[in-house]
Amino acid sequence: MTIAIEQPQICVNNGAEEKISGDPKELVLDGGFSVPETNAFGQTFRDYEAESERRKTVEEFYRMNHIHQSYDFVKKMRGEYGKLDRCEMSIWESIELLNEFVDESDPDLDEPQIEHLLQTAEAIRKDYPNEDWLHLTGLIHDLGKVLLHPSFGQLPQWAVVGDTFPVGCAFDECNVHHKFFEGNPDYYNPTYNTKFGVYSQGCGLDNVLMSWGHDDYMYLVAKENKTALPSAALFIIRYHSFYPLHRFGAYEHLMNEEDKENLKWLHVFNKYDLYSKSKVRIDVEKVKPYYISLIEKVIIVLSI
Ligand SMILES: O[C@H]1[C@H](O)[C@@H](O)[C@H](O)[C@@H](O)[C@H]1O
Ligand SMILES: [Fe+2]
Ligand SMILES: [Fe+2]
Repeated sequence: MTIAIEQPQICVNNGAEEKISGDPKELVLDGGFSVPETNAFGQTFRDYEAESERRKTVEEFYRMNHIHQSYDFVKKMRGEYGKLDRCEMSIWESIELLNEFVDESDPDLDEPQIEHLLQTAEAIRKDYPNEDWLHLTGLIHDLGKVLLHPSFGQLPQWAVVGDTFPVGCAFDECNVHHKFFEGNPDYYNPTYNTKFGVYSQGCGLDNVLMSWGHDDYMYLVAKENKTALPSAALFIIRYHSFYPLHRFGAYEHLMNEEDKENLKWLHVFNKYDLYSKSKVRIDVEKVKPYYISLIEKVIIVLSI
């Protein structure tokens, strides 16, 4: 059974109007979730230079990621994984698969990914109790990380996690550890290393190839399975790691009007995705029934 959800309206939060802007710092909510000043390691969030136990692992991750994520690589992976012929699995089963993985690209979290999914969804639920589509989006947004698992090809971390960026045009300076792109074959290729590369002004993100990983994969899974998720949810899933755009406004020239609308919801979502990362564990068994009921509303099984 599936239940259609209409495209949500942006400005409603518990009946109160709310200001949505390009700057996440300006987003003020009066719900229960408060943004912490420092992460679990005592650093500010997303500080890739800070001396912490995560720094070296994260830097090496981005070195590999930036060297290997080329236009040809992405085309090949999208073709292969777009077939979705690997296996069929329920959402909750795939969530449990994430129990064993720690994301090597993340300076703010070294907990298993299942924690992060529930932390995100629960934080959203506090501020947006009525937007159940957004709770579910929080729950599944990183589910594409199952690509790390042997059942899904056991891809290396550099092909699954980390921030994403367009391939086929110049790598913007605001990408984390930009210097490592010098090792990418596209860096020297005149077809791909100009501002627009193979794209054009306002062509729409749907026509842009993004570096391959859990975002685009989960988007393909959700889209091809014809889930009842609204387009804002699909946009969030697909671009939540695209920090150069949603945090810094880079690559804006590739967006069309629909992207600009959806980006507002991504700004809302990002606050919870990023700042809910903590060492405080969620009681999985306690919240499971609620999420199972949500899953049943929108999706039953996924072919992935
Ligand atoms: O390290 C993190 C992690 O991999 C997230 O899942 C991704 O969405 C972020 O963009 C990235 O910075
Ligand atoms: Fe993610
Ligand atoms: Fe996430």
